Amino acid sequence: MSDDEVDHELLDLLRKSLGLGPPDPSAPPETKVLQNAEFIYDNSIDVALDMRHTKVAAIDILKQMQEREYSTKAWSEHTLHPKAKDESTVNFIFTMDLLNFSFWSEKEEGDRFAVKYGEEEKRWTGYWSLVAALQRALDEDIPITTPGFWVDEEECSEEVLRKVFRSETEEEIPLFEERVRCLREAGQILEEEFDSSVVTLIEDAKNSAAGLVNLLAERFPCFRDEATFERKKVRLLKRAQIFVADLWAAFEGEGYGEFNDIDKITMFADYRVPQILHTLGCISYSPPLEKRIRNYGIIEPGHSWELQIRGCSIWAIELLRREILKLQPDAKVNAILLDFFLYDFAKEKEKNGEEAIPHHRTRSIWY
Ligand SMILES: Nc1nc2c(c(CN[C@H]3C=C[C@H](O)[C@@H]3O)cn2[C@@H]2O[C@H](COP(=O)(O)O)[C@@H](O)[C@H]2O)c(=O)[nH]1
Repeated sequence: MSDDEVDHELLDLLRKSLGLGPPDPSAPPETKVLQNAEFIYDNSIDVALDMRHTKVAAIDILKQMQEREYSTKAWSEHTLHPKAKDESTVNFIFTMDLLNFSFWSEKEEGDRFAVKYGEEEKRWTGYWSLVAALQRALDEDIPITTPGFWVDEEECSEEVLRKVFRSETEEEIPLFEERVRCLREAGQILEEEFDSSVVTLIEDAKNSAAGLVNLLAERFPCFRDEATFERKKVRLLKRAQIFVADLWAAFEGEGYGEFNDIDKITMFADYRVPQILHTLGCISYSPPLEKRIRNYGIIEPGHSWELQIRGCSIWAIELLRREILKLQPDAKVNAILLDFFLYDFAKEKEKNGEEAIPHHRTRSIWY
């Protein structure tokens, strides 16, 4: 009998001795991300949370969110985000969050990958460069948000994809080859299992946010954002979660964005929100880690420092959310809206040149 079978045998015996029945297959799905984030926080020595600053930040953020009447509506108000409440927006969001990773550059601001698009031919960088590139491709009649296109290597050739992601500068989009692989893989899995339809994928989750996150992590390797920390598997699932969150926000909780458990979605463990959490004093780094970050040093994917930053940031947003609800129990605030608010806040501070500490530099397809 294999170890796994022994474990199951023991588990069944334990359940019977405790008078518990077999595991309930109809139990609501869980992603385990928040639980894993708390485990990382409890075992972190290079990243710490500060409750005093978290309580102060909660007061300030709640005030700002109320003044701005911050809600899911803010998502569609971004000039580049799609506005139509239909399948074209579902496909746009899936394509966007399939490729929503690693825009940071080692180059000066003027030399980094940038996309010119929209009125006055504005130059977009970072996350917005991806959104601009997709909008530009659609304007040029390239069906870049259609899954069937991604698997047709004649039509969707490398040359066409280089045109889609062409830059205003010498620097190409980071991880271009990996982005092509993500498109091909996702297109193939959608074709094999979901009739090449993102809507079918969403419908298979039966309005469960956690179910849709788990479906993405189980079926699509390029969404399986997991690692090992202190010999335990931890799930961070940033792009799977932000896909669900973007759907929920874009459709304002209705239609393709209707989920009965949306509050199970956590903060998205990227490289921008940890930076603003540090600026707010909610998280702090050990001297060696802070030195690595301030020296723009690389932190390898899966390194303990990277996982501590990502896991503690998820947990910090959970504590911030709890502090806000203590201040105002009926506040319409969940981890998604807090995260979106802090991302936009971080971008405002960056635009005003107020960047306090650099963001950490890990190059990967996960965020
Ligand atoms: N945690 C979190 N991470 C986010 C976003 C967004 C954009 N979301 C839009 C939708 C609703 C919001 O209102 C935003 O307008 C991008 N990212 C991540 O940041 C990094 C890019 O940074 P930079 O190079 O500076 O653009 C990269 O890892 C990207 O995946 C977010 O919201 N939360």
